[in-house]
This record gives sequence, C-alpha cells and structure tokens, in this order.
Amino acid sequence: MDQNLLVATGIKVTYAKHAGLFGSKPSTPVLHGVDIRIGKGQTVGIVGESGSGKTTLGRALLRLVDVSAGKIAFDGRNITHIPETEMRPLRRRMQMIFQDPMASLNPRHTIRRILTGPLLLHGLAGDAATALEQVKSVLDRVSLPAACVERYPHELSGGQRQRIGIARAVLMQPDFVLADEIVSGLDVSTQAQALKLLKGLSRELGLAMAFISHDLSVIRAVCDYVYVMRLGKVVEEGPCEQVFASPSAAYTRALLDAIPLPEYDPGWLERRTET
Ligand SMILES: Nc1ncnc2c1ncn2[C@@H]1O[C@H](COP(=O)(O)OP(=O)(O)OP(=O)(O)O)[C@@H](O)[C@H]1O
Repeated sequence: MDQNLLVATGIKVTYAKHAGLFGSKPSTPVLHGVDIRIGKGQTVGIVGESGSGKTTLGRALLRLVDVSAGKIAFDGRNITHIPETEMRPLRRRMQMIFQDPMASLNPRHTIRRILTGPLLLHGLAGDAATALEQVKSVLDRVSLPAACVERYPHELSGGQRQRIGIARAVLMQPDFVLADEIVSGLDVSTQAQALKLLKGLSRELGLAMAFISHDLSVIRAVCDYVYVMRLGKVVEEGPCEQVFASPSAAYTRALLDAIPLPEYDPGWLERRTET
C-alpha cells in the first residue's frame, strides 16, 4: 500500500506581474523545482525566512495557485491540472488553517452557523440537529464550551478563534491539513496550547499535516520531518531530530543559531503549556 498521501515533484510557480504602462507582463519565478512528500498521518514542517516561498508551496499543494511545471499527486491521483469540478470533492479532504482566523470567519455569522454550514454542505451531517451535535463534540475536543456556538467571532479571544479554525478543519474529516503560520499572532502560552492540541488531534485522527512556520522551535515541537526552504528551493530536508542535531546546510545552521537558547530544546512545548 502506498504510504504517501501528497507527493509533489519539480514544482515551479511563477506569479504574473500586473501589466506595465506599455503592456509588458514580466513575471516573478517564486518556486524553482521543489520536491516534497507527505506520508499518511505524517506531520511535515516547512520552514524558511519570509519570502522563501513557503506559503506559495502550501497553496500549490492545495491547487490554490497554478504550477508552471511539476506534478502533484494526492492519494495516488495526479491532481496537477484537473479541473476545479474534479478538485471540489477532494477539497473537503484537504483543509487549511489560516494565520488570522478573524479574516477567515464570517463576522456576521454565529459559530453555530460557521461550523454547521460546511457539515451540511458536504453531506457530513443529515440534518441541523446532528450537525450541531458533531460541532459540540469537536468543540469539547478543542476545549471550548458548547455555549460558544451562540457567539460571534469578535466575542472570542484570539486563541479561542484559532481553536474554532482548528475545529472547522477537523469537522471536515480531512486526510490532510495545511497550517500556515497559525500561531504567529498568538502569545507564547496560547501558541503552545494550540500546537499541543493540533499535535494530539493529528495523532488521534491519523491526519497528515504540513506545518508552515518561520520559527524552527515551532516546527521542532510538532513535526516528524522538516523541509528547509530558501529562495524558492529546498536546501535541506530530513527527520526533525537529524536536521536539528546536525544540520548540513549553512542556511539551516544560521536559522538554528537564531533561535533563543531556552527554546532550542524539544521539551519547551511541554513546559510552556504547564505555565
Ligand atoms: N500573489 C502574488 N503575486 C506576486 N508575487 C507574490 C504573490 N504571493 C507571493 N509573492 C512573492 O513570492 C515570494 C514568496 O512568497 P511566499 O508568501 O510564498 O513566501 P513565504 O516564505 O511564505 O513568506 P512569508 O513568511 O512572509 O509569508 C515573495 O517574494 C512574495 O513577494
């Protein structure tokens, strides 16, 4: 049985720039042939400085940006150029959690509507009452009170909104979740709680995850395997333990040197959540 869930090879992405005054359309190559492999149930980190192409790669994996070269296979199927109508059924299986949950939660809808709506839309619940039961059970799993369903996004804290974002993704019963810088806007202890929650959920539900972060200590806390990106290329990859213990690329060593010493320690997540 193929243990790979998502396999991307030779991915190139070029963004078209706006037409200039004289009509020329120069384009910006952003990914220069990236290979990435995510196993079923595996948590993979994608790390690199701002502008290295992490978000673009994540969006390419989900077919949210077009690739100019390369191949993306999801669960053994080549999805590189399939039309959106064929992508649609796969979208439920490939969820995304955003950095700014406020921007992705409709401010005029209650949490009940935000969370039950997609369940009903995708036929994962037969009726509104069943959908609400499923929502309450997942809210409990992400340590939010059931009464949250009557709240609006602005009535929740940043950490609670991020939990709603996680709950929304998990409710879709996905095989793969892309989490793009999801803790960077949160304070340190809320960050650690959200990371611990996701780590637990991915193990419990057998979810594969790609965790995008500029912060190696976050990657180290949750990932099994890491890809280090620089200027649109993967400069190093390997099991987290190996890359952290003996990085082979000078760029990875520089990123590791930039981590404050107390966080350069795999136990930091446990300790942060204890406080
Ligand atoms: N829609 C777009 N149109 C044109 N250029 C873009 C677009 N999105 C990103 N870029 C450019 O592509 C490059 C890679 O951006 P990307 O957001 O993928 O990197 P990143 O590593 O995720 O950075 P960050 O951590 O800052 O989000 C950057 O130079 C960025 O300016």
